[in-house]
Amino acid sequence: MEELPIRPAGILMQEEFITPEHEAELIRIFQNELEWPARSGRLSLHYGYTFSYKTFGVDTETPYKPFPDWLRALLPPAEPAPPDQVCLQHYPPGAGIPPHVDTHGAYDQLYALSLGAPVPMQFRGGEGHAETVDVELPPRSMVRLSGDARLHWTHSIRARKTDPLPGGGGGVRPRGHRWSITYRWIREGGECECGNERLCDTAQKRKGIEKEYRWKAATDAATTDTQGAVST
Ligand SMILES: O=C(O)CCC(=O)C(=O)O
Ligand SMILES: [Fe+2]
Repeated sequence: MEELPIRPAGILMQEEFITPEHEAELIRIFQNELEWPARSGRLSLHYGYTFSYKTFGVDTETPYKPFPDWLRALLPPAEPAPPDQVCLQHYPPGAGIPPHVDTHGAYDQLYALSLGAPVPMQFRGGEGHAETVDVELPPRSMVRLSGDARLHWTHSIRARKTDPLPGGGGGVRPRGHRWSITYRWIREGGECECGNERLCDTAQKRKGIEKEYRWKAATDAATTDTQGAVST
């Protein structure tokens, strides 16, 4: 995979990860053979361990779901172990995903395969968290987010029906149906050492514990003082 020569650092891409024929067959399976939730907007199906939107980690109450055959052929080949969690998402035209980082503590490296219509993914970070960079995700491309792009910049897809054409020459492109497959590996130990208190759940947790500890230490001291005062 080639790292894109842009900010944020750490976006690696392999275009044409599969053939257009393979892509068409996958989309046929997605449209005809899978049972999607009956609602509008972005839809998700989970394989392996299920992602919990409550804890933003692994859902321990849902049993492991084996990878179907079509998915087995699409695993990132450079990784020594298969992913622990795979999420297939369908974005109908107009659907997006709000700015976020995938939970640092729960998950290690992150890959995403794009199928169907192209879409710009927006990264935000850098100086004052105000830098935005649109990265075109072409169909059939596999992307790996590592380093800054994985940990210190958020990513999102805007919920809208048209996008400016890449290249900035003016003109717009209507959104089409897009599917993505996101691959995640559980981080050993469940804690991230990046220290980013704005974006890292581990750093936030540690800061919270520290705050709680300071509060507890302060109230303990106050209690001791009171008791001391009462006993004398
Ligand atoms: O659709 C994509 O390519 C990425 C989705 C994503 O960011 C996520 O599921 O965390
Ligand atoms: Fe994400």
